[in-house]
Amino acid sequence: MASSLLLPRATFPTTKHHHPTTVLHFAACKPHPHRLIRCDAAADDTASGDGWSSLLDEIRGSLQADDSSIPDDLLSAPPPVTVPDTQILLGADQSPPPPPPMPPIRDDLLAALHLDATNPLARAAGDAISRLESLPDTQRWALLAIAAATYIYLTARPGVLSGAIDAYLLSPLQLALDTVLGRRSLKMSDFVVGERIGEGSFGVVYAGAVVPKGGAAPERRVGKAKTRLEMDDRYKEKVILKKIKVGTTGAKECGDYEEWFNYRVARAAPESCAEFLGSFVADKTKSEFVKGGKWLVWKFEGDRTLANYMSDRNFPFNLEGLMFGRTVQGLDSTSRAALVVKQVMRQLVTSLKRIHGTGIVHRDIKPSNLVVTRRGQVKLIDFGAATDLRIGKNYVPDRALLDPDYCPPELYVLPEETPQPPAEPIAAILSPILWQLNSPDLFDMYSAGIVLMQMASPMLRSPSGLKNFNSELKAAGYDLNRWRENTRRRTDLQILDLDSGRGWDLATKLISQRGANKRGRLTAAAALRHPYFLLGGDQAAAVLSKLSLSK
Ligand SMILES: Nc1ncnc2c1ncn2[C@@H]1O[C@H](COP(=O)(O)OP(=O)(O)OP(=O)(O)O)[C@@H](O)[C@H]1O
Repeated sequence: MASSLLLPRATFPTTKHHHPTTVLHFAACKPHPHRLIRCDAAADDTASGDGWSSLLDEIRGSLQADDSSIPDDLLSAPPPVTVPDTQILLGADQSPPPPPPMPPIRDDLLAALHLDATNPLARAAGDAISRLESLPDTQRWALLAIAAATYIYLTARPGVLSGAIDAYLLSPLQLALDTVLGRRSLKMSDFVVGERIGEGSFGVVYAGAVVPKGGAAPERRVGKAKTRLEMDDRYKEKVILKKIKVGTTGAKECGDYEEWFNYRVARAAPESCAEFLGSFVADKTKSEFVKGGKWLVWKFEGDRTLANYMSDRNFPFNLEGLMFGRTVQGLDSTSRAALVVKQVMRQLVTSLKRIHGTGIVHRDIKPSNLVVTRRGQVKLIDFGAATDLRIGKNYVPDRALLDPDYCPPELYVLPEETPQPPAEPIAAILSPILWQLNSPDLFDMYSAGIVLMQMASPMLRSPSGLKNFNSELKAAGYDLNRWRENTRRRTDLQILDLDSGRGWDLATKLISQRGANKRGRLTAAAALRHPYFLLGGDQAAAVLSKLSLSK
């Protein structure tokens, strides 16, 4: 097999012109493993007999080659000086011709890309491009096709590449930054716990506040005398605290998952979720604290969820001011209501698109898990049931964690026969296939469809109205059009029928069976392209309100 060696010009003091290298080709064949078979020398190097002899001496010296590998007659027969880049065949070697010399690195390309040619990375890139350019067309196209296919696979949902960047770069960076800023060293004494605002299967949620720096925790008042924290101006920084139940089976595991998911979404979709401040473990038993019990802490994002707003008779007008800064002028009440509903829906679907894009399925989308901030933002909360299907986090094949009122008919994000996820890196590599085959994100899209129906129709907002709707829907085979034809109740769907029924069309494409091909519903990205959202009256109203507020 032939090989070549580039000897820098500097090793040949007798040659002094502009050719940078002299290329020597060797045959690695017995009995001379370094048999010189060819020398591509620049014309300048061979311009004189003296130069050539010195060159060969240099070569012998540099390589410590066996003299016999260079025929003697060569020394007495300097190459013709008239041929530029003279190629001299040495010996009667029958070895196959050596590979063509490396093409020069594309300095012009590096310059065009404003890359520093002395930078090793830039040179490596230039080197790779030069090698690619030197390949025959078919090989080059094959390589490009493989590279494109690999890129498409790695960036297809849920994003193997971005997941690897998140896991191996962003997550450690977040940890380091949080540690430096002291965010990972929260303590029980940093917080004061206020009224209890909810209880789930594995945690109890309290309103709370951060104890001001330097100030000792003010005495807590309990019972009837307890002041609502939000009325108490000693506490500026309001928080939400979730106490993970101690002694409840699976509670610790769920709490750990919720914490993991909150850090994860804080990196992947910060503007879509309540800001997570961290966790702490109680160091003593005192009032609500139980020694060793874990607490999760969020920034207080707003005192009402979408469920709270929807339970008000004035919905959706009670959100109009928050969403658009004031009452929208020049429209009848149905159109104004429709704008609010569309704006909430747009924010919800946008948030779902963001989390689905990173492999997370929330699995508990419902109005009480959508907190509305004072600036009219709709944020996702409660990631206790979420699953990250890029790496199989919190995914147990046959476990359904769901609220039956919002759960799609398939009950599970993946078919029950899907096996336990393998080790995380392998699961991540396989995840685009899993998403293509099963579209697990459509689980949340069904729930979003139910939220849309509830916002649009007052009849469906009460628990009994929703239950009724769900049983009629089930009887209609989860076909919303069939449900509408057959329902015994007169459901007001005016809001969805506006604009030639675009809202209704969207609802029918969110609430449906998955079908044999496991699709049958719009993804969040496709929903945002639906004509319902393309007429952006709600967006225009929101932008106008921001402009008028900033004046
Ligand atoms: N960051 C937040 N800002 C404001 N309110 C919040 C926040 N997080 C939670 N809440 C309030 O706390 C309630 C319960 O929170 P969450 O849903 O996370 O707890 P949970 O234990 O899972 O309860 P549930 O099972 O009833 O949903 C929410 O409905 C909401 O009213």
